[in-house]
Amino acid sequence: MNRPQFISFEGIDGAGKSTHLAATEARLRATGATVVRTREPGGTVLAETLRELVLHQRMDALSEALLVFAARREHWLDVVQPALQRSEVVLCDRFADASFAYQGGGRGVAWEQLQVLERWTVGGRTPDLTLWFTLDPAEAARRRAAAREADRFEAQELDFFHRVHAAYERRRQESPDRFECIDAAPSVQAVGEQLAAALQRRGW
Ligand SMILES: Nc1ncnc2c1ncn2[C@@H]1O[C@H](COP(=O)(O)OP(=O)(O)OP(=O)(O)O)[C@@H](O)[C@H]1O
Ligand SMILES: Cc1cn([C@H]2C[C@H](O)[C@@H](COP(=O)(O)O)O2)c(=O)[nH]c1=O
Repeated sequence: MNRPQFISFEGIDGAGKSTHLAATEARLRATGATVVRTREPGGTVLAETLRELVLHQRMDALSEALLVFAARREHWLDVVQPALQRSEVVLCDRFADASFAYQGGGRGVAWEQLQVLERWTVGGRTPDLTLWFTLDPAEAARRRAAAREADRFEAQELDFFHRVHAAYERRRQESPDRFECIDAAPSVQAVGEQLAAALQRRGW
């Protein structure tokens, strides 16, 4: 089996992606792989600057979509594509599925417009494997509230996150083989065990 080389972590805010990224990186490194851990929006100086704007400045939904895809193109050209060409493993905290989920599902930007941006900015390249952490939006909100102050997305009402979840599900249905669904509701340890099993199924 070909091990997935480009792996994304997705889910609504507070589902627990970040909690499990470091352990995943350690698991892959233990096999001898060279791993690049990165995030979106972000991963380059310019993309991190765009992240600050998108997370904290009020703006029109299409402008928001254009900025996250501009950040993605910078990140793709400077970080992700070169690492893949060097045969390294890329662990990415969110990629284009997040734009379909948040700008598409959450904000109502047309799916077809997002598909054009995806083709335009990264040639339609998707991760080889997407680990989708699923959690009830009300529980995710409780976890976030206990952990940190909300940004523009985290301050949205529950219905926004239900739409984001539904758009993730639409992306999953468009490429079912790419997704592994991780039930993020149980304890950190139990979620970690599901994640380890998913990685093992995929050859890691
Ligand atoms: N399985 C779990 N049970 C209870 N709390 C958890 C669990 N997993 C993570 N948490 C806690 O929930 C909070 C959110 O987790 P984390 O930051 O990993 O989520 P995230 O999906 O990366 O969020 P974001 O996408 O907004 O960065 C943290 O305080 C974390 O410690
Ligand atoms: C890639 C991407 C991200 N977002 C949103 C989703 C989150 O609310 C933030 C990023 O915060 P995180 O704590 O690093 O997960 O940005 C988005 O709306 N569109 C995107 O394409």
